[in-house]
Amino acid sequence: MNERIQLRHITKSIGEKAIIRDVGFSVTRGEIVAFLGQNGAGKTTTLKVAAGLYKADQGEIDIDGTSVFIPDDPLLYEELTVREYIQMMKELHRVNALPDHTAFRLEEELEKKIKELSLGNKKKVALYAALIPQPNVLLLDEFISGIDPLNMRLVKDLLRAYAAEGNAILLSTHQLSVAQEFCDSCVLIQDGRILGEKVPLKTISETHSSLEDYFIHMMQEEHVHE
Ligand SMILES: Nc1ncnc2c1ncn2[C@@H]1O[C@H](COP(=O)(O)OP(=O)(O)OP(=O)(O)O)[C@@H](O)[C@H]1O
Repeated sequence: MNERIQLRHITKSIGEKAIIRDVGFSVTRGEIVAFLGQNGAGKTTTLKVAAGLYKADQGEIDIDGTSVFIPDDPLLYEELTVREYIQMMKELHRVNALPDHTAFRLEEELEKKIKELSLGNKKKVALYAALIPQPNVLLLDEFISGIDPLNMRLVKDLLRAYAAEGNAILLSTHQLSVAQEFCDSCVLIQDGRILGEKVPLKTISETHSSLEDYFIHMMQEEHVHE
């Protein structure tokens, strides 16, 4: 099976409110998919359903392997040092070996408390910790924001290498320029519904001057049809 993530006809209400409706798309091995939509469109809710944190009212979720969800504000046990946190996650997941942390350039942060870290370093620690149980799928909510350009390059390289091993990444973001140069394809959500099909970013670059242009075009089209 080539698909790592398959969502079919997912519907989720919270209270009386229908948050996502008939959501369906897939992410294949090796693929990084940007999940795009305006504030409140339903990205986080979809990611939480895919992660099993929310139970869908209807529909099917297939994850080939295991997944880890990183929320936009990852809970990282602020009082622990990075080394202690990593050790805790190692014990929690009962793994013998840890991923190599040199590529994350975390050496100088290991003895710092998590609460002392910059946002970018917190995100790197969250990503490192997410990889400890060796998941096949990463579900990332607004992960690529608040990271400086040097760390962004590093994070992009790490995520690309992770995907190249046959894993899949679904990431929500408002950073369209970053998504454009580093994701493989995109899925748009508007008001809880998927707009169109998953589209390769290569195709978008042939028809639109930027992902931002495509995004705005699609959102305006949707308004016209409302
Ligand atoms: N626990 C909840 N109770 C009630 N409404 C909720 C709850 N969680 C989300 N919503 C509503 O569901 C809708 C979709 O929210 P969601 O967080 O999934 O959107 P999003 O696309 O991730 O937005 P953003 O880009 O702002 O993070 C919003 O209208 C939000 O107010």
